[in-house]
Amino acid sequence: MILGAIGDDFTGSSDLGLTLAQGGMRTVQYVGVPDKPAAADVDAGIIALKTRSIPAAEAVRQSLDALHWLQDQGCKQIIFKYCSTFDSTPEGNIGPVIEALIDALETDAPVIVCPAFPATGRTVYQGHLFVQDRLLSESGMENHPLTPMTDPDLRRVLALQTKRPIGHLPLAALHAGLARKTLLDEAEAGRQIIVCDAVSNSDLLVLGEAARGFPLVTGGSGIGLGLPSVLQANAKDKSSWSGVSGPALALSGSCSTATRNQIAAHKAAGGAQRKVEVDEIIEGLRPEDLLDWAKDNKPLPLIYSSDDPQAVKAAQSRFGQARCAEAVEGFFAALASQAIDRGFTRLISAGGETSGAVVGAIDATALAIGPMIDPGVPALKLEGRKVALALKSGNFGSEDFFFKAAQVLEGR
Ligand SMILES: Nc1ncnc2c1ncn2[C@@H]1O[C@H](COP(=O)(O)OP(=O)(O)OP(=O)(O)O)[C@@H](O)[C@H]1O
Ligand SMILES: O=C(O)[C@@H](O)C(=O)CO
Repeated sequence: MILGAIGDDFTGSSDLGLTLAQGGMRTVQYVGVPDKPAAADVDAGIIALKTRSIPAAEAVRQSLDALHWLQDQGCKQIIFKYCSTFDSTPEGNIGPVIEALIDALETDAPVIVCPAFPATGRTVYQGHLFVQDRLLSESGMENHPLTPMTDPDLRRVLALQTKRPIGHLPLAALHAGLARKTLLDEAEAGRQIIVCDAVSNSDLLVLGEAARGFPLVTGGSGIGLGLPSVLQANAKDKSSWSGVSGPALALSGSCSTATRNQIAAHKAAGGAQRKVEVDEIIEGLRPEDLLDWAKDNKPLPLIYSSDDPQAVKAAQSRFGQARCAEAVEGFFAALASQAIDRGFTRLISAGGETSGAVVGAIDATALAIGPMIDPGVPALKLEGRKVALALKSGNFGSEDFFFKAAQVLEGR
């Protein structure tokens, strides 16, 4: 394994996996830190953790465990993958994990910080993060329930999360061919952690080249664009991924606007749907009854709890936010595990937390990365089993995502 990555959530890890696989690397996503060595033909391994919103000390502990396993596999470079909207709080976890990785790697090389993902509208300019034409702090992310992002200046955001000085690579320097020199100068001046501007894929390719030989790079999946060709001359996808036929089931606990539009489009296209309410789940709704409903070759059955912000708030004020999340995620986990037992072979899951619960319930240890469904969302396959998965971040995917995903998982 040449390249190792540590992802702070499951859907985000598959997002990076897609970028690396498209860069020609045979890429595997591991569910947590594996308890055995990687297969010999793996070029890039991504350890998917669920550390985005847990206490910083625990996120650091798990990330270091992942680092040590990746080092044991011989990785020359480590990526720390976080969200392209830099989801974090003043306590972390991006800053503390970066610091801990730097210390463990015993490196004084520059460390790139770049969440840019231009294909989904995330760009960094003058140290500020944009989502399409809005600053991060006016993009809707300022209202995120767990990690509200109220400051678009990533240098200030990071300065709250670490005591170390933060550097900056301006776009003008990158465009003037001075990316590597600026990174080295910043590190030399004591600003080792460097927020890098990037507004296009070609900027990200320049950053990948500039990071040649640096042990640690950090960012969204975009930062993975330029690394495969640097690490692996003549990188060429050697993956033998193939689709899986058989019954498909879609599950959605994501309440994002993008997902709710996709649910409406699925219905308009004739998809079979069943909405589940938080109170019926809490009152003991049985997953097996829903799977009985889903089993008869309906056009892509979709079971969803997704709702608009008012309804979510109403459920949360009735039962509490944690209880709602626990009940809904537990329900989707049970659906996923029973669906596999009943012979469903294609599972589509919308939402980061929901997908974490789904993957955790189906005894998955390693996922092979297949073709792209939409930017940031690959088809996945459970290693050694005839089960294909799509894990969609809340904000990703085109309107026809659900039917499209079912087709790609089938190999069409
Ligand atoms: N109707 C509902 N009422 C209250 N909470 C809900 C409801 N439906 C889902 N939830 C909870 O809301 C959370 C949605 O988070 P999830 O990460 O799955 O989606 P997302 O936030 O859209 O995705 P991402 O994190 O990828 O952006 C989960 O904890 C889920 O259990
Ligand atoms: O970077 C992104 O936006 C995604 O991969 C993600 O991490 C969403 O949770």
